[in-house]
Amino acid sequence: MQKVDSLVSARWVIPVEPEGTTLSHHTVAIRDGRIIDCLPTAQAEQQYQADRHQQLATHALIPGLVNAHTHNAMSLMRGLADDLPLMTWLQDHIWPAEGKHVSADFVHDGAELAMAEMLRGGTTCFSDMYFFPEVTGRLADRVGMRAVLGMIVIDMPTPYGSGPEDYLDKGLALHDAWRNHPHISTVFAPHAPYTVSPQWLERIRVLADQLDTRIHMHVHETAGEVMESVATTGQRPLERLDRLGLLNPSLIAVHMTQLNSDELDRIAETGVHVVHCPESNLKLASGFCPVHEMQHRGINVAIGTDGAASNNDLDLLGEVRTAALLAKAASGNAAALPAHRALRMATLDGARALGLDEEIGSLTPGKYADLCAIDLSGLESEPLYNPVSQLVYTSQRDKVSHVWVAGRLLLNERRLTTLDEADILARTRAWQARIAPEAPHD
Ligand SMILES: CSC[C@H]1O[C@@H](n2cnc3c(O)ncnc32)[C@H](O)[C@@H]1O
Ligand SMILES: [Zn+2]
Repeated sequence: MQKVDSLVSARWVIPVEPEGTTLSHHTVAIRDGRIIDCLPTAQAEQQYQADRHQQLATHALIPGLVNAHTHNAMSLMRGLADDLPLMTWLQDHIWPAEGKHVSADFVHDGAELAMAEMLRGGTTCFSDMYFFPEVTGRLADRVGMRAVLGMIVIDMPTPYGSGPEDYLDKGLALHDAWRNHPHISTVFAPHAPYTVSPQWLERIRVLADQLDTRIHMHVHETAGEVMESVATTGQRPLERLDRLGLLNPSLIAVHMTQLNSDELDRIAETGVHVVHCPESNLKLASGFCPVHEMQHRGINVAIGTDGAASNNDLDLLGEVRTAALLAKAASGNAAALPAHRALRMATLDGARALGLDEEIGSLTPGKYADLCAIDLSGLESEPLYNPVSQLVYTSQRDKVSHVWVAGRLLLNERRLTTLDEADILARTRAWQARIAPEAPHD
């Protein structure tokens, strides 16, 4: 008998890699936070002795979900400004509210609300672009979530900094602070081609090369963004980024709803990663990311929720379903995004975009034990011909029962083990009363 820290046995194990695999009655063996084996349960019981053995008789065990683009603290602005197009939403509502309310405390309380929601929905890893990322980093460390912190840059002053130079100084300090941390890393996060001047984008490219760090940016989110760029510079934003040397495998381009076929070819050729945020794009009427055309060309496409102020939730399982359905509708092809591939986008492809695919994204021995268990019992899941079909097209996030990050149990029978739900709720309501005193509250 070999000694391990824990065993997790499930009715189904969906390792994501090899693609299309569904294992019945399998067990994941965990030691020092990493998966050391994935084998039939009867065999695991002969081979391994564990301190803890979690039996999940009616569940599917999948890799933890990777939310490849979010703005955590914006959860405090959920529902503050709905049913508006992007630029009206941003310029007339969100930026003024951020100018008034954003602070280290706001980011702490908003990020805590976001992390609680994400864990309860099966997300174990997020890539965040927001002010005061050092606050989000300390919180993720305490909570135990895997986090990629954006070193944000934007031309305008905000409550977080006076301008690009200040943001970069703060970002570099952040990078130093989290270097070599087992579950927290950093990425440059210039807001968008329309809010960060070319000289700062060039500087970011040089720094990203030197530090071997990725660049995460909103790109081609709306037709208006592209038209405005053509009107003022004579070039589409992607063309400008290409001339600045930013189109390469370090770039994580978020949204990408407006692309011609030459641009799709160029993205494929340069190895740019894309993050698809279908629900934010739908709600802000931004357009459709051509996921099928991208994947057909070999472009890596991850999935993100964007912030809860535009989505309006951080439900990655729901986002996977929307992505799968939208890809079919947008391409007129029911096979455009099958269930297994959609699940891979929210796990392994997300990890690839963030440069973490050696560590997470599939239930492969050697990777961290970032896991999510979803209960497939109950009449809403029956009959059950295909567990992956059920996960993608049928299940809701309230069926997520357990979540582990690096083998540590962060959600146990739907209860958060490192966060206090009542306290989060009380502070969220206090923020609501401050942000919109006229809105209904207790
Ligand atoms: C520099 S911190 C992030 C910045 O981005 C804003 N934001 C949130 N969602 C979107 C979006 O979909 N497109 C563009 N900008 C967005 C957020 O409010 C912060 O100001
Ligand atoms: Zn965004």
